[in-house]
Amino acid sequence: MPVEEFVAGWISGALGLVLGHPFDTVKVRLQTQTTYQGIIDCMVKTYRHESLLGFFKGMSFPIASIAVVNSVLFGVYSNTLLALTATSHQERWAQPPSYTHVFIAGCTGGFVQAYCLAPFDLIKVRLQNQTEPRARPGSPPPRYRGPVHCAVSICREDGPWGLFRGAWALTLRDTPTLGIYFVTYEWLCRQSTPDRQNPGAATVLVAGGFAGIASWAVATPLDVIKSRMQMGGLKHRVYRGVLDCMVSSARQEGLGVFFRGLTINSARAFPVNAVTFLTYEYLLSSWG
Ligand SMILES: C[N+](C)(C)CCCC[C@H](N)C(=O)O
Repeated sequence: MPVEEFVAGWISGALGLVLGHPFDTVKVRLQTQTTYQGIIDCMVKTYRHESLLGFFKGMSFPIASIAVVNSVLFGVYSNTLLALTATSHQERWAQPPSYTHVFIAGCTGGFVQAYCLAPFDLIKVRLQNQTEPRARPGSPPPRYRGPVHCAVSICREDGPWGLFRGAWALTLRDTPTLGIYFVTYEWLCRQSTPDRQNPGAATVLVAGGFAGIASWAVATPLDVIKSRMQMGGLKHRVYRGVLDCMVSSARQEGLGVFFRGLTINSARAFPVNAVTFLTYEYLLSSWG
């Protein structure tokens, strides 16, 4: 099994992540809290209360973990495609796979990575939602002191399975939308590249950026549900399941609730995925 794809996925995921984390914090807060009027309001309040550091809460952990998850995604995707079409990454532009194969491989990658992502994503969301300013004498300490403390507390309170709270919503979010992600990327690259040639850097950046936007646009409704289920038991009520969370969120807040975070998700998705795909393609081509 070729391992370069896993390594390239790891490095490219880490670079994309740092770029996107401030957007991600604003998104999670908008989706799960009602104190903000919009993106700008949330940014201003976060900056005032918590300084620039507020935007980077919960990042140290994803940088290690999400990079691993990205490596699983790209590694499984590429190896599934290899199994389906018998073409390796090097030959892939010369002998392009069918979109059906790309979609199946993307969904497979999405499904497998969702389970690796679930505990890390849960911890990220819980830390991002702690809006207390940095420790000041006399102020109550935040519930979780950091990622490890957060993981240990969740295990203690809910058992080890507690770490998988929201995992089913995450799987539903990621399986089809990562299929869409790779299909969009392939399609855009092929549209702007002469037949059977490798796409140039600018094409990869733009195609990667739009692939990110397309997949996040479709994923946002389930992203809201996922984040809410992950917060269940803290500031939120505990939902009985994905359907219960959908119905009660829509009843209380209207259908617009499913699009919360869409603008910010798209603004984040372009740079993150442009850089992810560019790094990935660059690394693989330079390794031959
Ligand atoms: C499938 N869905 C849109 C949910 C996620 C796509 C993940 C791509 C990239 N790691 C990023 O964070 O943007």
